[in-house]
Amino acid sequence: MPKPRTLAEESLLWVRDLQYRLPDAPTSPGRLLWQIPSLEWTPDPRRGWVHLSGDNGSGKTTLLRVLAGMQPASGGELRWQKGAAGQIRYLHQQPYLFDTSVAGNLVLAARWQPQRRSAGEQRDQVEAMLEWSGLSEHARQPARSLSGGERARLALARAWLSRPPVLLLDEPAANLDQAAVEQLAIRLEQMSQAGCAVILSSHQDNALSHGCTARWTLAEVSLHTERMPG
Ligand SMILES: Nc1ncnc2c1ncn2[C@@H]1O[C@H](COP(=O)(O)OP(=O)(O)OP(=O)(O)O)[C@@H](O)[C@H]1O
Repeated sequence: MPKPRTLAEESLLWVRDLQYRLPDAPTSPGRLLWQIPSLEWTPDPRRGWVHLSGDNGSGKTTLLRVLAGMQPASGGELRWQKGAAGQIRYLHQQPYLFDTSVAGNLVLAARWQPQRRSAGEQRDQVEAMLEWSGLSEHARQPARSLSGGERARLALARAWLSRPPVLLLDEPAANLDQAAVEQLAIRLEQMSQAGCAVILSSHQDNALSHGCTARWTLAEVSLHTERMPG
């Protein structure tokens, strides 16, 4: 008899009756920001990302933070596949950079990653991420002196260094010009081809919306999902 398929084999993300209510007076349940009766998501293998959109204030950041486990939902259930649970990385719209050099930020990420790496491997990872992000020339520069676009690249490289299975990006295109958004789309493509499941929020129509394989839209307190053809 075939073994019954377990939840973990079914989907990367599994959600039932998840909802978020805004904090309110202790006696009142608070205004419902969004509710998701049912959602099961497994990205197409090595292809594209989820584009999460919605009007300002619709709750995109809150949803990403709940998915990342950084904020509790008001109710419902949320489960990540066993191999991904505990390894979900969330990247803030204005990521915090450590007050050290560009390379120093990557060195710290290499040192604190979940997997153990030798000193030589960590050095290789830092070199590879400097090159991947196009920041090799800036390696010794203080991270705080980078431009907005360069800061965003460093933050992404720092998150990607440890190859998390899931990456949640909050408005990664904010403050980027069109060329930088197109470069970001290329990097995201590489990440998804390497097996990383990406959900990113954006309220703009740009290279990030064109490269997605699914669109999730928050509207009227609900999440509407649509799979892109192809
Ligand atoms: N702790 C809180 N207390 C009260 N209201 C909150 C709290 N956190 C979030 N909100 C409200 O929840 C709503 C959704 O916020 P959220 O940042 O998730 O939206 P968003 O879709 O990401 O918005 P934007 O596109 O403007 O970044 C906003 O109206 C916000 O003011």
